[in-house]
Amino acid sequence: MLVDLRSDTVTQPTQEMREAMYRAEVGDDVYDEDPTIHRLQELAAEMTGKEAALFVPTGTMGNAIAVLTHTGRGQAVMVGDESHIYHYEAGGASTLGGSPMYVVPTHTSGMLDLERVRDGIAGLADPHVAPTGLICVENTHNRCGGTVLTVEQLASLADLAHAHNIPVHMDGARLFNAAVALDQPVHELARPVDSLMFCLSKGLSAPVGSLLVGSKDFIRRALRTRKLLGGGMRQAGFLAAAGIVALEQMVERLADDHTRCKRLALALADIPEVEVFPEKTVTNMVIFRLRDQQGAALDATETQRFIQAAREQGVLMGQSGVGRVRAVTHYGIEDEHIEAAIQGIRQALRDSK
Ligand SMILES: Cc1ncc(COP(=O)(O)O)c(CN[C@H](C(=O)O)[C@H](C)O)c1O
Repeated sequence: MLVDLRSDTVTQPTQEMREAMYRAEVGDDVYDEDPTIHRLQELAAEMTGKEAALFVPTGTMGNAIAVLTHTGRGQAVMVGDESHIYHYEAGGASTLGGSPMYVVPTHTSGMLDLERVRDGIAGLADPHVAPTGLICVENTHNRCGGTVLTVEQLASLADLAHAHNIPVHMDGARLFNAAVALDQPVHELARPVDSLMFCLSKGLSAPVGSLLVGSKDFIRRALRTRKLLGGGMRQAGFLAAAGIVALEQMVERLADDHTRCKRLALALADIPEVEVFPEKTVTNMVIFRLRDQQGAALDATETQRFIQAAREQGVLMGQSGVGRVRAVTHYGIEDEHIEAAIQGIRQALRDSK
């Protein structure tokens, strides 16, 4: 039995998605003639309570388009020191748009340190600094272990940014996980921010795609940025059809992923060599460290040796930061997979001593 806990990006499309893709009515989306793309974008705007939406091939491109559309060359984009935009998007914001990243500390909750945000908001007055053009926040937070930011936390950040006429973009790759964990509609979480990217291709299990949402004017400008990046697609309705099924059928079941992940986190907490905080597992991720018999934390190489030993037991996981093992539950991981993973992890710890 193979238990793939590397990421929720590995999800396979459902049979309903495959059938919807087969039947999809398509057109050339560069000519704005794909009716299924239109339906998906309208559904995304409606669910998030924003004026408009734009289908993009990846979450990374959605974030890059947001940065390039919100900021001009030389304007800083403020990001968290543990954010995906900072760690895992090849520096696109800076490389493509000439926007230096201004990095602020991230609390273990995933929330940006507001005092440091306040300090970092540089106006035009001081020639030493790049004026802040955008502030980015992440919800759920990947490297913090799938933690959830509340509407109140998002509003406190947005109030601060808006007091200085700075827009806020939310990397909401797993925003639906946050909404389900909070038992709140996504549009409540989206309200405080100016633009938002969410992924269809993660826990929602569509094969490809993300949506960027925001004001009509922002999305009009974002469409040109997407074209600039080569993201203008032709009969993309085949992909949008799966995305519609994802939004209509795959949101509520995210709670199952959360329940299974909590089960895994609690089982890990029973293993002496594992350092984990199961109370922090509120969505579909658990991040844990390993300690040797003297209590010392394993380094990246020793941790990778454990990950390889787990792979040999049929349990796939990855490192998220040095010496931090990440396990992600998703559609396709059932109860029996969790039990198999727990046994495989225990055996891998014995094997990798
Ligand atoms: C918060 C966040 N924002 C954006 C993205 C990018 O989405 P894609 O470009 O992979 O569609 C990811 C993907 N995250 C992937 C994963 O978690 O396995 C890897 C790390 O890139 C993400 O976690």
